[in-house]
Formats: sequence, C-alpha cells, structure tokens
Amino acid sequence: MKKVGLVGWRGMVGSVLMQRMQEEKDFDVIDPVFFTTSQAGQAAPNFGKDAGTLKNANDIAELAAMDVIISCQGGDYTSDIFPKLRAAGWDGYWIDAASTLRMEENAVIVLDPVNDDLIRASLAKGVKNYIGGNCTNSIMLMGMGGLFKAGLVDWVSSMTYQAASGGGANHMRELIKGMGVVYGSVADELATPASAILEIDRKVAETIRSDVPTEFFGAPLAGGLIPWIDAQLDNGQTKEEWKGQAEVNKILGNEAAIPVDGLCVRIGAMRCHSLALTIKLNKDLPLAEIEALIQSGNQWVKWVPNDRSVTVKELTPASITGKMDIGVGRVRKLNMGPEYISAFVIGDQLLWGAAEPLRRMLRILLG
Ligand SMILES: NC(=O)C1=CN([C@@H]2O[C@H](COP(=O)(O)OP(=O)(O)OC[C@H]3O[C@@H](n4cnc5c(N)ncnc54)[C@H](OP(=O)(O)O)[C@@H]3O)[C@@H](O)[C@H]2O)C=CC1
Ligand SMILES: N[C@@H](CC(=O)OP(=O)(O)O)C(=O)O
Repeated sequence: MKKVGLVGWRGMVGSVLMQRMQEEKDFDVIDPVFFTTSQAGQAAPNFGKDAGTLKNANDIAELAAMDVIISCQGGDYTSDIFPKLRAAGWDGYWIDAASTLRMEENAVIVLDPVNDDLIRASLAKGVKNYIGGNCTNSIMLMGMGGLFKAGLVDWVSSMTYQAASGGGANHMRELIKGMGVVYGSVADELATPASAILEIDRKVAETIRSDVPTEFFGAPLAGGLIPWIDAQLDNGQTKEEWKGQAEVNKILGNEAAIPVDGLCVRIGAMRCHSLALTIKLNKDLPLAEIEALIQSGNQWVKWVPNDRSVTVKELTPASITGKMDIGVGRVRKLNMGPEYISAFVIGDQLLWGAAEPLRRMLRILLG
C-alpha cells in the first residue's frame, strides 16, 4: 500500500477532505500518515485505521518517506516546505489545495471530470505535482465543461457571488456573528408587528455600519456584500479575478487562451460559490442543443430548467450546500444576439471547490 502523508487534515478544507475520504473508503487502500505543524507526538486521528502518532510536518526526512503527500495546510507551508523536500531529492507525488504551485510549468491543475486526459498525459510524462484549482474556477468548469469540450466558447464574462468559507473558518464565524448582531439590534421591534419598518431599517443600517464585526473580512458582510476578493493587481483586477482566465485555460490545456473575466464579489452565503455567466458562443445553436451539451458535461451537473418555481427551490445555496451537485440553470439566449447566453452555476466550494479534486487525484494515482 502506498504511504500517503496528510498535512492540514484538521483545517477546514482538510476536514472536508477527511470526510469525503471516509465516505469513499479511500483509507482502506492507503497507509495514512498524519502530519501537523503544531501537535507532533499526539495521537493521530483514527478514520477506521490506527495511524499511530502525528508526525512533524516540518520534518523533511519524515515527509520524504511518503509516496504521496496531500497538503491542505496553506500556501505559506507549501512555499516553505515543498522546495526543501524536492531539494532533498524526494520524488513522490505532491497533491496540494494551495494556489502556490498552480501556474508552475511542472504542475497540473487537477479537475479530472474536465481534464482527465491532461492529467493522465502528464502522469505518463513523469509530472509529480498535482494542484487543486481555485474554487470558483473549478465550479464554473464543472458546470460549463460540456460547452468548453465542444469547442463552442469564444469568451466568458464571469460575475461571482462567493461564500464566506472561501476566506476560512474564522470568516464563516464572523459572518454568523454579524447576522446575530444585526438581529439583536432590532429583536424587540421585530417581536412587535406594529413597529415602524423605517425605524427598524435605520437601526439595522446603523448596526451594520458600526457594530457588525469586521476583523477578518475588513468590512461588514452580514446584511451586505464586499466587491473585492484577494490582493489588488496593477491592471485593476483582483487576484481572484486574474485567476479566472489563467487557471481555466491551464486546466483546459488551451494553447490559445479563451478570455475569462469579470468581477468577484463576497456575499453572505456560508459555503456555496455561485457565478452569473455571460457566454459568447462561436455559433448560433438552438437552445435545446446548448442545454443538452451542458448536461452532458459530467454526472454531477444538476440541470435546473429556466423556470421560476424550480429555480428558487433548487438553484440556491440552501439546496446545494453539502452536496456534490453542481447546479446549472438560468440558461437562456440574451438580447445581445443569438450567440450570447446566460447561465447561473452554483457549487459547494469546500467539495468540488477544494477537497474533491484532491482525493480524486489520489485515486487516479492509486490506479
Ligand atoms: N478555504 C477555502 O475555500 C480554500 C482553501 N484552499 C487552500 O487550503 C488552505 C487551508 O485552508 P483552510 O482549511 O481554510 O485553513 P485552516 O486555517 O482551517 O487550517 C489550516 C491549518 O491550521 C491549523 N490549525 C490551527 N488551529 C486550528 C484549529 N483550531 N482547528 C483546525 N486547524 C487549526 C492546522 O494545522 P496544524 O495541525 O498543523 O496545526 C490546519 O491544518 C488555504 O490556505 C488555501 O491554500 C484551497 C481552496 C479553497
Ligand atoms: N480565494 C477563494 C478561496 C481560495 O482559497 O482560493 P485559492 O485556492 O485560489 O487561494 C475565496 O476567497 O473564495
């Protein structure tokens, strides 16, 4: 059995990965070794198999004894440890959730329902680094893969609605606390049906400005939104927006880049990222044909007809959270012309957006 080192297993992404690995019985077919940066020597978790004690995640010799390492520990860890491990001659497979290595030439961004052929060709060539994509991009490609595969896409305008979980556990907590603070500020008035709505609104607005916690997001998210995610680039894009075109084209293995651009916005959802897309096709196809191509993308596409009652029930974070489904709906032709379509794509950003492509890559390696 292959020795698989797991780093970052108790973090938010790592915990979802452990959950999925248990569900899919991945631990039955590996020899797991658990690493930590802070708890070395303590008992390792038991996911159906005794794994002894936690090893030191900064110990290059311990890491080098692994056939495969999966890291969900974060970009700083990857930047620090990965070069040292390779410099020490380690030749194993590195699977990572962090963005650090994504655009490196000797790394593949993994999303096997979309780029299985690229992954297998890279394995055959001896590539050893397999990195999970940015959550928004993975969700978009899981939803729209059928159109890309058919070579129909000229460009994509991608406006995102990204959940708090993209920032990490503390950000999720801050959102919930903020919701509580907002509610608390008008709880008495809400309990009295006769109270004036404008007074409630005034108090809520004041609370959002002054009392909602902002330590992690830097601005109030509860009852609002933040039209900026990640660092500022010189060209006016955010880093998150830059990743759209760069990663999507790398995942697809495109020689000529398909333009992908738009604004990324943080909203008060817990762990579902959504995208409102405008797609320019290179042909005027009947809508039914476009719908069939999208549905044929992969088995996780959950097609939602462009109908009010089913859309408000099924194309929402409430419906998609915690599921492997990628909801795709609101598909219609736009006024701009017959080649222009809209689509709304939604997925759990901790599943397909982070953990799932990593465990599926492990399965590909295990054969
Ligand atoms: N959040 C997201 O949506 C996505 C994140 N990623 C990548 O994954 C990386 C990890 O993200 P995320 O899982 O959110 O990070 P977390 O902050 O939840 O976990 C990272 C590490 O923090 C340490 N830690 C310290 N205190 C605790 C605690 N109380 N509970 C759990 N862990 C603790 C653990 O390491 P130790 O055991 O060594 O102390 C853990 O592995 C990111 O940096 C990013 O690179 C990728 C895609 C999406
Ligand atoms: N930046 C994403 C989450 C994330 O971790 O992305 P990346 O894996 O590209 O760093 C968000 O905030 O929603």
